[in-house]
Formats: sequence, C-alpha cells, structure tokens
Amino acid sequence: MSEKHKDWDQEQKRVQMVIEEIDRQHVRLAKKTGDLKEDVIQLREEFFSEETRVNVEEPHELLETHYSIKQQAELLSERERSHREYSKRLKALKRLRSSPYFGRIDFVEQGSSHAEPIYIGVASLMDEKQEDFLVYDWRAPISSMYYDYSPGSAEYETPGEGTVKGEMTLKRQYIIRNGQLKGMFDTGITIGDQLLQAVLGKHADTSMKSIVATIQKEQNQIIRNESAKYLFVQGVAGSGKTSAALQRVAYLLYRFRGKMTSENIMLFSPNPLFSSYIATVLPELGEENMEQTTFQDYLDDRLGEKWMVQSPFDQTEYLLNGPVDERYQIRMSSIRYKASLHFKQLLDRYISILKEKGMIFRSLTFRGRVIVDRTDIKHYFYSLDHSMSIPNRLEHVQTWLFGKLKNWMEQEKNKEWVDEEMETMDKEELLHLDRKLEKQGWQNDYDVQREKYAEYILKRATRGVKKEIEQLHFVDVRRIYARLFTISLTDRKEDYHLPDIWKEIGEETIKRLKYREMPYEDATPYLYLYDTITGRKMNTAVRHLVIDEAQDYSPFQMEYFKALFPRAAMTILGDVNQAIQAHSLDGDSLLSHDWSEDSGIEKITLSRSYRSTKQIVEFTRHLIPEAKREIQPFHRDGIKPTLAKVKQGYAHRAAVVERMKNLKNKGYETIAVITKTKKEGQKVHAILSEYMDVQFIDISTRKYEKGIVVVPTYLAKGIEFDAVIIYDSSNRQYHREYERKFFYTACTRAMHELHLFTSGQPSRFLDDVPENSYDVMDYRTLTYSD
Ligand SMILES: Nc1ncnc2c1ncn2[C@@H]1O[C@H](COP(=O)(O)OP(=O)(O)OP(=O)(O)O)[C@@H](O)[C@H]1O
Repeated sequence: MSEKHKDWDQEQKRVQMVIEEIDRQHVRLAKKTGDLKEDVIQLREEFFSEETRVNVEEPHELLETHYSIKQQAELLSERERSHREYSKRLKALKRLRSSPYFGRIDFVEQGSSHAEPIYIGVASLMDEKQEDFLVYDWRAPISSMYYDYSPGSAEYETPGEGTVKGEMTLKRQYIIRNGQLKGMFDTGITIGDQLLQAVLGKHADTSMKSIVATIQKEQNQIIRNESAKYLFVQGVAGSGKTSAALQRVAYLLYRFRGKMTSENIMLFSPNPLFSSYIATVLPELGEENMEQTTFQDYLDDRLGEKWMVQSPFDQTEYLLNGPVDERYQIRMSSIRYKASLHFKQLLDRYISILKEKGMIFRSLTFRGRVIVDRTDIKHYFYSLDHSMSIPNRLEHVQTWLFGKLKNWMEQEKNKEWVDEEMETMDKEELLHLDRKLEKQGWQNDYDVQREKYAEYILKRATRGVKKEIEQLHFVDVRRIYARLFTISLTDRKEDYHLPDIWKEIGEETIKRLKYREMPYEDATPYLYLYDTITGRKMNTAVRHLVIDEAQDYSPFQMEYFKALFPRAAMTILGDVNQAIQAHSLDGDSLLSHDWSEDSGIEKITLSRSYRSTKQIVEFTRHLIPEAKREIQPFHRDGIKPTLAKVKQGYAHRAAVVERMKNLKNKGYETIAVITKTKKEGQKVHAILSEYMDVQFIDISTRKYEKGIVVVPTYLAKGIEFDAVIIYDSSNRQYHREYERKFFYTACTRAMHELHLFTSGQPSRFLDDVPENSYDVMDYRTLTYSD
C-alpha cells in the first residue's frame, strides 16, 4: 500500500472512530436531556400549581411561602439553563456528526519531541474519558495556527500562559460529508487554495455561508483581534469583510463566554434584505444571532411617531435623479456639512451656550388653556444653578411643573367642566369610586363625595399632561435645533468651516422642519442635540457594536454611536470605493475619516477579492484607477466580462433577455439585473417581466428567491449573485464622477459572470479599463422582429 493510501485509510478510520464517539455521546446526552426535560416540566407544574400560591391572608406563612417559592424558582431556572446547554451541545454533536473536522495540524511544542495532531472543527469534542480533545473548536487558541502558519515554525497565544512556540510538521485539510472522507489535501503557504477554489467556485446562495474551514490569515487577524477598542477594516469588494465580521462575533462569543452573550452584541446593517441574507451564518456556527438593525429602523423608532423621517435611500434617489439646480446644490452642501465633525463642534458650542441662554420651551397646556406659560418655564430653568447640567436642571423643572400642575388641579376642582364630566362618568367608574368611599366611611358625606369625584376627574383628564412632563415634551427641541440656523455666525464662519451658502442651508432646513419633515442628514444631529439636552439614557448593554458598510455612515454618526453605546468596542468594516451615500461622495465618511487622535484604534486592510473570478476582478479594479493596485484577484478562472453594444429600444431588451436565458440555461441560480436607481429598476422590471419571471427588490424586500432579480445598486450592496447584468452601462447613466462608485459597486456583485449592455456611448469609466480585459459584442447591426 502506498504512503498516500495508507494515510487515507488511517484518516478514514479515524473519521469513523470519531463518529462512533459522537454517536455514543449523543445517546448519553439525549437521555440526560430527556430526563431533564421531564424534571423541568414537573417543576413548572409544581411552581404554577395552587399550593405554591402565596398565602397573603396568613402573614406568618407569607415568609415561609416566599422562601419556598424562591428556592423553587432557583431550582427551575438552574434546570432550564442546563437544559438549554444540553440542547445546544446536542445540536453541536449533530453538526459534528456530518463533518467532524475540516483541518489538522501536527505541532511539536518547544521542548517536546513528539508531534501532536490537532484536529479542528466547528465545535470541540473530547474522548470518552474526557482527557483528550478528539476535535478542537476552530476558535480555540491552538487552532489559530491553522489559519496563521504553513508548516515550519509556528506559535500561538494563550490567554493564561502567553506565547507557545514550536514547529508545525503537517497541515492538512479534509472534505468530510455525511461521515465520509471525500477529499484530503496537505497544504502549503496559504490554506489550501484547492479547498478555497472549490468553495468559491460554487453557486451563490440566497443566504451567506460560514467560512471557518478556509479563513485566510489576514481575515483571521480581524476575527481574533482583542486589543482594539475600535477596529477599522478597509477591504476591497468581495474581500470577506462581512464574513470576517460574522466569524468574529462567533469568536468573541466563544472567547468571552460567560461574560458576553449574543444580547451584548449589535450589528448595524445597510438594509433589511442584507440582514436576512447574513442571518444564517451564526446559527450555522452554533451561536445565537446578535441583535441586527438598520440605522433607518433606529431612526424610525426614535422619530417616526412625530416626524416624516427620510431614508438614506430617498436621499440617494434625490442625489441621482434630482434636477441639478440651485436647490440641489444647497441640499448637497447641507448633506456634506451636516455629516461632518465641524457641524458637531458647532452643535457642541451651541449646547454650551444653551446652558446660559436660548433654551426654548413649550407652555404646559390643558385643552388649549395654559397651565404654565413657556416664559415662566424658561425663567425657572435659568433661575437654577448654572453649574448644573441641562438634563439635571430639566429634572428640577419636571418636579416644579408637577407641583404647578397639582396647584392648578386644586383650583380647578370647583369648575363647571369638572361637574359636567362627573355627569358623564360611566357606571363602572362610579361603582369603583363608591366602593372606595364606602371603605373609607364617606359614603354618606356628599361634600367629600363630590371632592373625591372631582379629584378623580382631574386625575383622569390630566394624564396626558403628566406624560408630557415625564417625557420632557415641554422642551421644544425642534425649535431649538431650527434656531441654530438663524444665529448670526458671520464672524465665526472659519472656526466652524461653515459652507458659503450657510444662510440658504438654514432657510431650507427650517422649512423642512416646519412641515415635520426630517431629512436624513438632519436626523443624527437632531437626535444628538435631543439626547444631550434631555440626558437620555445610554445603551450600556451593548458591549460590541459591528458596523458593516461603514463607508455609508458619516463621521458625525460615529460620534453619535460612541455616545449612544459608551461601553461598546466596535468593529467597523467597509470599502471607501463603494461609498455611495451622498455625504461621502466627495466628502468624508466614518471609514475614511482620520481618527488618529482617538485612542484604541487599529486598522486592517484587506486587498484580495474572493468573490469574483480573476477576470471579473481584473475588469472591475480598473474602474477605480487610484485604487487599482490595492485590489488583488484570487486565482479563480472564469470568462471575461462582456460589453454588448445594442440599438436603443426593442433591440436592447431583446439582447438582455437573450443573455438572461443563456445564463439560466447554463445553470446559474441567482442572476441580478442591477440598475443605478429604483426609478430605473422599476422601468427595467416592467420591461423584463413581459418576457420572464423576474422579482423586483425594493427597500421592503426581506428575502429574495433564487432566479432573476432586478435590484437598484444600493440594495444589492453586500450581496452577491452568480451572474450580474448591468442593464444600462451607457455614459448617460454612469457619467458624473460620483456615479463611478455606483458602477463599481454594481459590477463587483458578480461571482462568475458579468455582462454589460449599452445603447449609445458606453460609460466613460470604461475608458480606464484595458480593452483586453473584456469582450465587446456589437449587436447594432442586428435586426430584431418585435
Ligand atoms: N476565507 C474565505 N473562504 C471562503 N470564502 C470566502 C472567504 N472570504 C470571503 N469569501 C467569500 O467571498 C464572498 C465575499 O465575501 P463578503 O461578502 O464577506 O465580502 P465583503 O468584503 O463584505 O464584500 P463587499 O464589500 O463587496 O460586500 C463571499 O461569498 C464569501 O463567502
């Protein structure tokens, strides 16, 4: 038997041995879980049974019952916790059963003479005696060498013992499916190009997959970083940023188990479709999903009740479709400035002035009548010690207002309206009040009765006023924010880097706010002002925040996140070349901003693109001339992208439909027709639907089906497809400099094939792409019959 066969044989036998052990453990654990479940059911029944009800009538028994309930509750929750853990372990065994491990390294620790084989899988597994690891969890410290080194000297960090050094004598990868060894490679410098080739060559899916078997060294640095408070990752399209972020969350949950749970982690994703696209990864890794939200959801939650909040996508549609007139210029300038830290400095200065003067209040009113006038509130507010913070002073104002309300209610007791409302009290209310009076012995005293009724009426009627005091409704933040734009700042223009058309920006902003419209660019500054003034509670539960597609957030938003989640470390990932939000097109973004003055910042750059074939990356990298050197393809072969020149109208659509059919026949399952805007998308969708079954993706789409989709660029972000068609790649569509990034983002969604269509002059961005990196097809002479 050759060495190779002997190895294969031994490895297959080991797989078998491990699976048998998994089966044994599974049987044992399933029995334990079953017993525990019965225990839990029984305990729950007892807990909620009649006997355990608190006996409030007998005070001496009360204490005893209290302790017994407490004990039982503790027992129950302990059993429930164990049950949850057993169930989790059962699931892990199930996952291990089909593929117990994917890698192995043999490691000779310094000072030792024998190599220990370390098998690495998605969870750990110990032998029967609980002495040796049959499989190490991929997140264990020792497993990191698998990702970081090729055979030769290697080392790893342990939390307790520092660095462990030694020699790696073997590195092997396995493909094990349904308990059978299907493939095995000994690998060299990188983690088996062969395995990665195989993984990347597959079809795109409608949900993302975990990458634990093929994590690359530079991605591993992101996943296992523990030192950065703010970890910034700039990575080219398809370099595995989102993948790394999700494996990082799984890593952190493992590394800090017992201290951090999925509830302490939050992820901001660009849109709901993306959220559902990535939702399968953590469960696949045996972890619970963290909270996922979009910034838009957050804004709607905070402001939606009182404001018409604009979405970033509406803003983008305006940017791309709006008539380029004077208003457009004002708006763009406004968007850029309000995204900047200069604007935050201005707001901070404004807030510090508000400590001395300028707060605006709303009168406390009841049915149109003033209880406390706003000037009195203001006067009281500024009569308080100025060294107190604004939120502290507002607490005092609240107490004062409650007192004022109480006095007012006292005076109102004998008013006619109170009597009128008494007449209309319903039976139940009366019964309830009478019972109370009877208990207190006042049932025959008419005066007391009337007084109590009146008190009740007043309490009922002023519920809303109380709520307004509690919620600080009397602080007119809308007007305070609007007023900032009316203050004369002519002599401070330079200090705050005010745009030249600051006055016009102000007029426009005030107009919008008046109609209760909240432009996207104002939402964050407004909330920042609101929270600082009112002293809104921070979210301290979140200990780690992941911000994906970070190039679409502003520096101002970063400061807001810091204030909102003061205890959170952050992983911030994005690609400056895919910045398509209006503020970042020729300005600063959260990702590109220079944060070097802040401490705790670390930066990692990813430049290899894994998503697309080499041919597609060779094409797309030239769309960004200044970054083309930083964009490196992974060596996976495919066909060159194509540019089809077509005649306008029917010929155009016929050529696209032809291509779509061709791609379907080739077996591609996810095909996207990407458009620049929603407006263009709707038009294209209507056209293509006449020929084929095509799904249109808009902002409300939560999940997309396999097949053909039409999708605007900003919703295709972060997602990938087997094949991508750019319906209109003409110079009309992609011409303005900021449209370059839209074009790049759209083209980089393709894994295997990319096809561009143009009627008329192709986009000028193609001028920078070498002619030999794509095939041109000229269909303009063809005639189609309708
Ligand atoms: N180490 C890896 N092993 C296997 N697949 C990988 C690896 N890294 C990335 N990929 C694959 O490459 C594709 C792109 O990854 P991902 O979406 O995480 O990249 P991204 O940098 O977030 O992309 P973009 O910025 O373009 O949205 C995915 O299909 C992912 O599974």
